[in-house]
Amino acid sequence: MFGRLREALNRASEHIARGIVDTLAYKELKPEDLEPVLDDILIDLVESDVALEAAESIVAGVKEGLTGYRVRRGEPVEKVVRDALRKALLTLLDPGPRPDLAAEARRRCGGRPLVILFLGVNGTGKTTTIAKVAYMLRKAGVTPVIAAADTFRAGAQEQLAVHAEKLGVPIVRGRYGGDPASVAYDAVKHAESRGFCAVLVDTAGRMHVDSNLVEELRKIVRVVKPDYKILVVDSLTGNDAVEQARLFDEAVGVDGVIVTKVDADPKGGTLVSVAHAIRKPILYIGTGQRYEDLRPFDPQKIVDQLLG
Ligand SMILES: Nc1nc2c(ncn2[C@@H]2O[C@H](COP(=O)(O)OP(=O)(O)OP(=O)(O)O)[C@@H](O)[C@H]2O)c(=O)[nH]1
Repeated sequence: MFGRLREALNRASEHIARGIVDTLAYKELKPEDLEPVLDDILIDLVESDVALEAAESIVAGVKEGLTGYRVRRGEPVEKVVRDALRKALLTLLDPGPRPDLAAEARRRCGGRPLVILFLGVNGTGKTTTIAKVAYMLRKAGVTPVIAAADTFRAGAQEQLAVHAEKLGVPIVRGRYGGDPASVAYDAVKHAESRGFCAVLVDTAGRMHVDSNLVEELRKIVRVVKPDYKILVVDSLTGNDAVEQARLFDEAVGVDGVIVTKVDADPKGGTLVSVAHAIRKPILYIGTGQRYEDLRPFDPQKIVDQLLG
């Protein structure tokens, strides 16, 4: 009996000793340990053009995640916080696998083509981006049909036709003032009957607050049931890009985003703001004016850039 008592006492004293060593070696992070570092991070993010709302929410998430977290005494809190921030940014920017549009289009050859609808306000680089995607698909051996369904802005169809001719891809056009949904429909039928595997549908991009535009987009979606609705935003427009992302997402639902003019934006904060606003993946970034200047989005690279 005394033997068992001694064993129990030994175990208890070991446990206490371990607890003392633990308390001496580790500490739990408190909000006041984190705040000075997080305040600096908030400023860094905002200075990199991350929208204040997004920056505050990311910082609050890191603070919540680290409060009560045990670190070795003497371990620099700044490193712990910056590691957690990196993880939070990567989770935000890399929400899951991104579609391989060329592979998906190829699988559709001979059946219903892959239909991709491009959304975005004028001047964001939508026309150029459609041409870049057409070029990318062509290079991968898939010829798409372009549907010039912006029947509103004078010159929009001609601008796309110039690209289509240079790229050697067919284009289906309508008459100005006509029904964009019918242009999109005709393009899908054309692709189906001639065996093209993808259709890239341009849409009007006049003032996003214009409710006619929203109705028009909804009708196109009803008629051609796109596989992907891709929003094109301009990296240099910061908060406007965020607002556009929300509006288009609410209006018709956005599946993915292409951010243009990233070559002219050394900071890249808009990518974080847009991803945070609508929680949709960024698929590609535009990095110049040539057809080749469309890159798959690399979240790691942007995070490295943001965190210096
Ligand atoms: N540097 C740079 N310029 C780009 C990029 N994408 C587009 N542009 C330029 O941005 C300008 C506007 O592009 P468009 O494709 O005409 O824009 P849009 O959205 O169709 O706008 P509208 O033509 O007004 O409807 C053009 O001068 C493009 O060459 C990019 O990734 N980087």
